[in-house]
Amino acid sequence: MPAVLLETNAEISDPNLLGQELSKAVAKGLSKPEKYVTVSIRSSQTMIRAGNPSIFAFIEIRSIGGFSLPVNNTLSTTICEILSTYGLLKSNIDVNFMDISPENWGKHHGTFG
Ligand SMILES: O=C(O)c1cc2cc(O)c(O)cc2[nH]1
Repeated sequence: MPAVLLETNAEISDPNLLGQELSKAVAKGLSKPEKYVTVSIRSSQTMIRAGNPSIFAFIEIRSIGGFSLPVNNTLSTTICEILSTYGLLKSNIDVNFMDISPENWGKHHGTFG
């Protein structure tokens, strides 16, 4: 399932709501069913950026395919928009897109490869 891993030193007022918003946005952005999307949020973490503990968020999206320049641009913009409603500055958010090969995604039956 596409996985969304969010780390931030911000305090998130309603992490479950944020998780649901991210889940929908990533499912739509990747054109994959939301039932395959997992979101993990780590807020109030110790994070240092440019040598300072300024408020920041780092998001990693892992998926078996589905990425492209237009998809990533839209996802990045949408995610920054969502996080800005939780008080994060859009300029203080980084998003990484990790295209995982099927053989590198394990499951009880082995891998998706
Ligand atoms: O990235 C995907 O499309 C993907 C990953 C993944 C993992 C999983 O456990 C599933 O059941 C489906 C699936 N799709």
